[in-house]
Amino acid sequence: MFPRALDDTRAFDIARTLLDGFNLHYRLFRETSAAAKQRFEAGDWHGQQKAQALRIEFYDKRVDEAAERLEHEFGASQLSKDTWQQVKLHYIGLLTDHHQPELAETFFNSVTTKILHRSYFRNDFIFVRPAVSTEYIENDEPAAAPTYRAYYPSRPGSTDGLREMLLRIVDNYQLQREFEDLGRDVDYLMNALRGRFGEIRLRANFQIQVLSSLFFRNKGAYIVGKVINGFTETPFALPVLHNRHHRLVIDAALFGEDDLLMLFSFARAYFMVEMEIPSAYVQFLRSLMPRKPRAELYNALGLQKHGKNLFYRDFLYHLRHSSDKFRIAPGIKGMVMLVFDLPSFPFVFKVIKDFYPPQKDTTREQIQSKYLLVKTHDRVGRMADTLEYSNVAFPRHRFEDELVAELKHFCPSLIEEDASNLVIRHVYIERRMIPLNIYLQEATPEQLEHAVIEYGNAIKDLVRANIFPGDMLWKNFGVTRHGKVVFYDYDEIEYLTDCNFRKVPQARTEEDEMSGEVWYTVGPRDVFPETFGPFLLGNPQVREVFMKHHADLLDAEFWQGHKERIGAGHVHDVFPYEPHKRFRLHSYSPFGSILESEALAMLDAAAHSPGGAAQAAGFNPI
Ligand SMILES: Nc1ncnc2c1ncn2[C@@H]1O[C@H](COP(=O)(O)OP(=O)(O)OP(=O)(O)O)[C@@H](O)[C@H]1O
Repeated sequence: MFPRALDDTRAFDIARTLLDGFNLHYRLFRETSAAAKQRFEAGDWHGQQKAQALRIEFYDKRVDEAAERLEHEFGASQLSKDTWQQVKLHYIGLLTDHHQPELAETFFNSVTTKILHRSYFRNDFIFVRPAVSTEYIENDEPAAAPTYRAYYPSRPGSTDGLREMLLRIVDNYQLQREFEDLGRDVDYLMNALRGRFGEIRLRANFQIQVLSSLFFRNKGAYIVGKVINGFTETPFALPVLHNRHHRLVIDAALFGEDDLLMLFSFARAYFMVEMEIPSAYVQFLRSLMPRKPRAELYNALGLQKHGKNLFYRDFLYHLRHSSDKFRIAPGIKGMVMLVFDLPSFPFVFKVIKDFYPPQKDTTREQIQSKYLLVKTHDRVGRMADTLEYSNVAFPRHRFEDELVAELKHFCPSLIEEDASNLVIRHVYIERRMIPLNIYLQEATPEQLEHAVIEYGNAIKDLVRANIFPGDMLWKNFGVTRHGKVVFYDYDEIEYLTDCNFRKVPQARTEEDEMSGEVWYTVGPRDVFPETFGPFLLGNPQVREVFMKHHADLLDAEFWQGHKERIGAGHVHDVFPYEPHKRFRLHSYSPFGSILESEALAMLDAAAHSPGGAAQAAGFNPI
């Protein structure tokens, strides 16, 4: 029932306290996102990665603080339904001119669901749907930065001044570090634009729009925007990196939705972006990637709790508009995770089992800590992000009986059934992919070759990011819509720097050699890469491709070498785009997918050879 009068004097103070809690959260979130610019300028890569990981924890801390304060000052858990309804109405009132109302609503939900019993979740006390619109929010203060800026050429419809315009776009970000040669990079960019658009006629509305804040992640800063000409809008992103001498360079021009989807992938770390009005950023980004759900854009901007909230709303909406049943996920069943999906919905649900076979020497806490590690670590495009939920109520009639029987058998401590629902106390949700073992069975020879190469590249990217996947069997990797191979089984991952990579020692006796048993001593962190082969390479076609491209993965020295590099403080380069897109490396470049520093070293070497670097490495001939 809607209260007729707001007559509880505590309700306003409670609403104000809740909003103060959110405002503090967003101020801290913004400060650390804004400081990403200084960290980038200073080349403080360890600082950037640490800040990215720490920022993820901010939200829960502020929620805990707000819940404690409400309990302490207002005895919140004992308040009547009527008071909570009034709190919500006051809160809505307070949000009318707020710049992040959707996030503040999510914060309200997080705090109240912490205080109240689950039976309250579905009623009028929380924001099941948004109450305050995020359309057309503007900051009218004179000094406020707009969400995006539009740049026009000096004469409408003419390319005159395009170069100057591009220089101005980059310059306006006021990066406090010199470019190696911005004029040259803008020439690369002009060339890329010509390659993309050819000799097209510029229409009267030709313009370039760019989001006012840069997007920071790891060692990169990205300019994100779109080119508008007539009825066509082309999204683009420009990665800005440090060269070896810590001068800035524009590394590539990424055009089109697919390139941007790679950049904003669920398998990468969240960006740091200074935003006053995040909903306006999301709206702009949606115009670049219309197929990407709003939830994932909020995630990519580091606002993952709101992303999680939106995802759940999308999920409930999908349930209401579908009729298929949850089933056990296709593929080989997990030993520690029970995995299920809904065929019409592109995600999987993973529940930790209550017991595991003896070879899995682990605990629920350890498994959860591995999933958390992945959430906060740089996922380098090779580990799927997971959303973690507690107490999710699923409609029982939508479950296949076989799945319910498995859930009750393997996860009894996490399952609760009421009249119509199956409540799962803890579940991870992640993007569904095609398990690589299934993909390989059905692949053409070309697809098989591509997938095996990608598999090796995925492991090598993980290695550079200090991750040892533990269990490297094909079934633990999936293939995405874009043909990328991504790892999703986290219960055995370790930091590479915590492992000890060894060669199998020489056999001392013939009996040792002939025995099928491990006769040498093995420490808990010892890994013997040469023993991976028999598990992975039973199929002759797979073996051939693997040995041609990735034989080094079977060599302890490869792993140990990377471990030492990381131990010495090296932060790897990760490019969320194909190497041939890089201005300095053409598609026919001999370098392939290698580290920037290695590539630059090779360029240096080539510069001293006849013909020079530009020719040898295929510099863009502008
Ligand atoms: N994101 C996903 N997309 C599609 N299928 C998946 C996904 N995650 C898991 N699966 C399916 O569920 C199975 C078990 O998942 P997972 O490997 O995470 O469980 P596990 O218990 O950790 O496995 P293991 O026994 O290897 O430790 C996979 O082999 C795969 O078939």
